[in-house]
Amino acid sequence: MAILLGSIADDYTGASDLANTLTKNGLRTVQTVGIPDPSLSLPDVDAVVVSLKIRSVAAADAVAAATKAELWLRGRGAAHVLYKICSTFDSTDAGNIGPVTEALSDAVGGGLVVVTPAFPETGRTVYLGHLFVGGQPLNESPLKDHPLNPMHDANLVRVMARQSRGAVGLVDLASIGAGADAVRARLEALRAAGVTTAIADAVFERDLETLGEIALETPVSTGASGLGLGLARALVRSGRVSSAVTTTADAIRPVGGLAAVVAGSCSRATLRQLEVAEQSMPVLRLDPEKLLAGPDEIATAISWAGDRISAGPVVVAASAAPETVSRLQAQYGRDASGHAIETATSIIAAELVARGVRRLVVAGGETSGAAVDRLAIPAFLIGPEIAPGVPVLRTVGNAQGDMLLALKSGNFGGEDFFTAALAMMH
Ligand SMILES: Nc1ncnc2c1ncn2[C@@H]1O[C@H](COP(=O)(O)OP(=O)(O)OP(=O)(O)O)[C@@H](O)[C@H]1O
Ligand SMILES: O=C(O)[C@@H](O)C(=O)CO
Repeated sequence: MAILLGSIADDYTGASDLANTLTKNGLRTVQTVGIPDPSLSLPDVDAVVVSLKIRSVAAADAVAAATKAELWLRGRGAAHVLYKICSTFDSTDAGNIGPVTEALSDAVGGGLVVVTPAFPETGRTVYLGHLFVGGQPLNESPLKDHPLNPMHDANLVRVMARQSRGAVGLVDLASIGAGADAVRARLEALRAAGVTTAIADAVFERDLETLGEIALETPVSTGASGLGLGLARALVRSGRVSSAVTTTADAIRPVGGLAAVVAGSCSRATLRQLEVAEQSMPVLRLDPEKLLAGPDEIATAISWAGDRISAGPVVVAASAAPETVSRLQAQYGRDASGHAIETATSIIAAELVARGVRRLVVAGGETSGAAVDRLAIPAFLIGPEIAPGVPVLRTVGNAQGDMLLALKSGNFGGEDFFTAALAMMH
């Protein structure tokens, strides 16, 4: 059956966040890891989210991977493709949100693309083009200290213009509040002025419902889960979703096995979640200097986990506070240290799975991408929500047998996220 909505996510946690939102809002959804092999049998769904790991790679590589995924989604019938980016607009002046958005649009003949990272459920709102994270403008939020893409400007029209070839304009909240026709008129005015990317304000879900309806009239949009919600609700309203919402029961059938958490996110939320986990689970804090020096720290971690894991879940974390991260980056380089640590945490995750872990929580988008790639998991079914933006995932077609995973975006989840997640994964 043809799919109604295609999406390309720039990282794996973002993909599961979006897949969760689409499922909650009435679309049967599967999350694939890259473009699936034709031999993989996928369930009959309304939406496919292709997870890529292109948030922090060279723009040309991101464009190449995303356009291939778009072609695959169009081939499965997707009339609209959402490029799922982070709700905190994680990117640099080199990309990749601008270059990928423009390439996806060019592939279908160009045209104005609506872009908004708003996701009110997690406190991300956009007003007059400025992104707020909770009560703070983006550049004053913890994202100013992000290890890979520190965000120093909250004005998304400016941020997007620096990474786009075409002109960038704004659809302001007043137009959106005035309804779909006012937004259409605003977009027409922007088109006439030669604008190719429109940053859209959105503060409430009703704003995203309006934007979802408008975006569906175009072939491509770019946004976070909030725009996903708008698109899903617009599709349901249009009567094109014939199926009843799938039950998630299938996705959470127990898998047994051992349980572990691997963390590489250095976000403030993850650091607090690790502190709280220390009160109820064994937590190993990896030494990042030693991780970069060679394989010994990995071996130490595996042996530490091996001694404890049969008694209950364990946590292995590379995560560190911003000062420590900055020191390491100054010495080894931002990308080199980030990638070396991702490789190390992914090896640890794979070794734990080789030793019987079947329930795995991974914290951090890049960290999750590296771990899921090393485990070579082809796709996920979407289970119940643990916290806004984080569902339980069940592997599809996994060589190691069925596993349950939770891929937590750095900034998501309450203080007790790790215990809450494991309590839902049996
Ligand atoms: N102690 C450390 N020092 C320096 N870098 C680290 C350290 N621990 C982890 N890292 C790196 O920091 C980066 C964290 O990015 P990741 O995407 O995993 O988390 P996040 O940005 O918090 O999550 P998200 O992208 O979901 O918001 C990774 O590249 C990881 O390898
Ligand atoms: O949109 C978000 O904030 C998340 O899904 C994400 O992409 C963080 O990596």
